[in-house]
Amino acid sequence: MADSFTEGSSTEDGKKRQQFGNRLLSDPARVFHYNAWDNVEWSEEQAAAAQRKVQENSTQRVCQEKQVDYEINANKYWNDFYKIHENGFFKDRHWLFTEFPELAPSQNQNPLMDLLSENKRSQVPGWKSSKDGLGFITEQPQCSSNGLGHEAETLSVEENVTQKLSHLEVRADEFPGSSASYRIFEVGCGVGNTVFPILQTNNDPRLFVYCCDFSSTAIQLVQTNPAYEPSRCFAFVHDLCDEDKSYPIPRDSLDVIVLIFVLSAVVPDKMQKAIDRLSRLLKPGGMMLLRDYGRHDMAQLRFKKGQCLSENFYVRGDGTRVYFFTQDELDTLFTTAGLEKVQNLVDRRLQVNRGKQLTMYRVWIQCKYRRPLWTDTGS
Ligand SMILES: C[S@@+](CC[C@H](N)C(=O)[O-])C[C@H]1O[C@@H](n2cnc3c(N)ncnc32)[C@H](O)[C@@H]1O
Repeated sequence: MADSFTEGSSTEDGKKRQQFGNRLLSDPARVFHYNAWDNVEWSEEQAAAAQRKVQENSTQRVCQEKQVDYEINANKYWNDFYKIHENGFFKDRHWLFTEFPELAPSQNQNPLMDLLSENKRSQVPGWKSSKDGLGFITEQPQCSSNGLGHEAETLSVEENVTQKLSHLEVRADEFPGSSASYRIFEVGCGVGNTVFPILQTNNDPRLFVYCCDFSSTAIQLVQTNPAYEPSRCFAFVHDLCDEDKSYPIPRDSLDVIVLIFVLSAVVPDKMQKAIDRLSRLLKPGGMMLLRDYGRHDMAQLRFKKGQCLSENFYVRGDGTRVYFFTQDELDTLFTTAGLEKVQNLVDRRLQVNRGKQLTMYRVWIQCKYRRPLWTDTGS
């Protein structure tokens, strides 16, 4: 896995980095002048060669018994990984704030709040003012059979009581970070290479950051990190595929969910439900951010025969697994979960090891999908 996470390094000259996509290789003779080139065009031969490589390394599948072991013990393989590498493997990601300004300070505004300040409250189904200033109650917007715009005051007593009870149940009111007004949740946070830069960069007192991982070793490393502040952050062990265990965060309460190289570690047939569950935690207008492996990334082409679990899904030598996505697959996962596309781009990068005069073709996908401000429920 040693090559997988070099994309997070800061600029070699320490200058503020630009967004991805700005350094273009127009003269191949200059390839070794920089460490990386953006938006690299693949020739037809290169794409065909990649396709052949994948066909080759996928012909022989891992036996069923081992597949079951990798699934059942997935968190243990990651625990072993973190016991060996501790904090030393993944690099901090200075690109985070240029690619995902939603994580930076001054973002602490829900688009819903803007909308509401524009006197459009009546257009937002389910809107009620709430004491913590979130603006949106944590239960699902309620629509009457008459369609949108049915005011809460006109509900029957019984409906009102039911609403209030479910409200209490879902909110469980004193959840960690309940008094914050901007909430970010990183899923599969590892040892905190995203969480700590957020906490250090974004000093907004109204910010609260949640993070989880199913590796207890990783979470322990987060919690014992000197930069971990329980008043601003809550790290917990959680398997995003576990359907029986709920998140310690109410529905409709998060501004941002971050998935960085984690969805690819999940067995493909469990991805949709995991994204469905997460999307329900977003506030209307809240955003899901993802950066992950793209189809035919160098890491995929390097797998040897016998490491393939299923199409485009592989197991590394250390028992951790990885999937390589297309843009369409991710679009389907997010839109099926009721989110709308804001960004879905492929980042084809040529990384260069100038010392060894090596070139490496990386393919990453970056997505931003938003929970709609309101859902057209039909009538
Ligand atoms: C490639 S690492 C990325 C770590 C972190 N996001 C980062 O960017 O440094 C993948 C992480 O996902 C976690 N992970 C994999 N499957 C998971 C699951 N089902 N539930 C929660 N975490 C999971 C692993 O333990 C590991 O920490």
